[in-house]
Amino acid sequence: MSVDTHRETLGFQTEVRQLLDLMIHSLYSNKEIFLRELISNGSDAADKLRFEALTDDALFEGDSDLKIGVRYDRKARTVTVTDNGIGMSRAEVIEHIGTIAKSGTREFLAALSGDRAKDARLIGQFGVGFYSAFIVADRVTLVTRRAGLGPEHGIRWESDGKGEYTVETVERRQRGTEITLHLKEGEDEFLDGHRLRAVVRKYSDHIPIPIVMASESGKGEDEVVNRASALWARPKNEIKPEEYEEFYKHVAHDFEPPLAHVHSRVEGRQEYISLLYVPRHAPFDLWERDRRHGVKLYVRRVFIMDDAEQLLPNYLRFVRGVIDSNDLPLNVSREILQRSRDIDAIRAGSVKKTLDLLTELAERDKEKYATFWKEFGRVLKEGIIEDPGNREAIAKLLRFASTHADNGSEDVSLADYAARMKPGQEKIYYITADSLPAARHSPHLEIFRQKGVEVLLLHDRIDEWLMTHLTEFEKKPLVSVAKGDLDLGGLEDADERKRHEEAAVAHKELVERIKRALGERVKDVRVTHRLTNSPACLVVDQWDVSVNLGRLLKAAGQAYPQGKPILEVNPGHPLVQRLRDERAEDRFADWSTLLFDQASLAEGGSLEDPAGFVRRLNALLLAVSPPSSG
Ligand SMILES: Nc1ncnc2c1ncn2[C@@H]1O[C@H](COP(=O)(O)OP(=O)(O)OP(=O)(O)O)[C@@H](O)[C@H]1O
Repeated sequence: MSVDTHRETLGFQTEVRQLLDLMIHSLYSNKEIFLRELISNGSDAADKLRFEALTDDALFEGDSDLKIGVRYDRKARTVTVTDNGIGMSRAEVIEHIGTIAKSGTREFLAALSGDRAKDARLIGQFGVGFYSAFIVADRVTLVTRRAGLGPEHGIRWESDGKGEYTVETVERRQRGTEITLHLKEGEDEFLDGHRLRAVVRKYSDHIPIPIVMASESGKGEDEVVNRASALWARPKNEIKPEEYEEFYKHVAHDFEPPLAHVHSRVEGRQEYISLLYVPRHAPFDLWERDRRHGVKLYVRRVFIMDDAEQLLPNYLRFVRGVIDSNDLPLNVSREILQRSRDIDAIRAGSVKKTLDLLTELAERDKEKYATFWKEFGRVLKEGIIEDPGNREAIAKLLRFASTHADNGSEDVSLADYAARMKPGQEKIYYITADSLPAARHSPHLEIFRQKGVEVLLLHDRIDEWLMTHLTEFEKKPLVSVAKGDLDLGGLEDADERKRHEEAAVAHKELVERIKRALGERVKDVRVTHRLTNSPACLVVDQWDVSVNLGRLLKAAGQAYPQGKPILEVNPGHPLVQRLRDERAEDRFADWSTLLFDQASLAEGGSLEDPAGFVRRLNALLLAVSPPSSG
């Protein structure tokens, strides 16, 4: 096999170029973090080597003492970070260092506003990693060799961060990666051992392998600058909040501190340590299937894998951190994890820890919980469907908008609702619609508003599915105000019920006529109890697919059992009264159709025959308004 030693000049992917530019400007005020990012990568590289060496000891090449080095050269004006981790092949360098293989990159760039502080936050969220070197350097040289490849497979990569980079194959005895930053004019503060040490201790103390620097004594000896032990294995009371925070930034590749964390050591039949964090912001790829950076699995301090899906269910995919098992074998694979009882126990325990953490956050810090809900509420809702065993705990964590404050903010819990229920109210009422305004202004709410009964306003796509799985809360049934026969139970007195019955009898003929006129379009027509202001509304039978869900399924191109709606009419409304008096059958049919169509529109639905609707509406307008003589 011939070795490709040629030197080639390649262009950065457009996105990289844009990102580099923005990053350098917006992160400049926090420039020292370049060191944290490079050390973090070195530590990941060491983890990867240790893991691969589990099955191939030769990869260590006789040197299993994994460490990171930081040094500087005042004359050459360089800072160099080295590691003896996994290293990279030529293809890997080109793939990882020249491109951003992240989904959502374009969306991310589009989200940038030009406002420096805001963009810095976004860029931090996105993760800049290696590229942060260009904040302080105008030239970066990376020399690396992949563990297991011969010394002739060394790679030298160099760039000024402007648009192009070169790669060439070089001889390199030492496995791992060495990154040299040629500092920009004015960045000489980093050519100082004290300054570098302070930065390392501030951000990288938790890195579990030694970070080595030459001692300042001038005698040429090395010293370890960080604590070099796995943070999660230390006793909780000895870990400072800043340490938890920096460790989070490392495992989650996040620039922002987390919202909350839970650290626990489980002993007994299963022994493991978990340190789980809830981020402050949703990552850009939260909705992507192949996202990365979840919870890392360690076995007795040895890194095993990133993002092991088996450790937490999908609806907790926003959680970051580590789980370190004492019981799993070191050679555990994804396949083994799938059928491991040990993992089942760890997973169940970790879910409980996470839900407890969120419950505590919701009780202790409403503002933080609101942040959490805004970022991850939609994901958590999936848990109601995905995890029946924890449904009750998850239900308590849900937040909804409601007619109580009626300001659209999603901050009402089911417990809040239950505490506000009226005397005689047995059910929790909700409405689903495809937008908040549609929910809020739905005619179905009229009677509830009149009686001062709170209704939850659900307008997320997932809410329809959610509610098919969430049928009760603390023994109180959850019912849609747009489904079934409205049974207000104890909210209605005998008088009202009697009036309903009388109305049904009194308007029997009208109802029958409308039913005949609408024919196949409706399942039934009846006199409403829900409307006070609107002439008509559509409802579906208790067990039929709701009008809103039907619309979603149709939009998704799915076939579903099409339950026909029931038209409810309000005989107190002048339009309906006018209709009752109409003797001409064809006009009666037209106006019945109009009533049906507008009820559908009020629901946020679309019409089958919009032109017909307009024609009928115009005819009606002409018929009811006498020609003006002005
Ligand atoms: N010291 C290193 N040794 C081996 N591989 C490295 C090293 N530094 C970077 N890499 C490779 O380059 C990739 C990109 O690194 P970079 O720091 O840009 O992003 P990241 O660490 O993957 O994620 P993020 O951008 O979220 O921090 C890494 O995922 C890794 O594969």
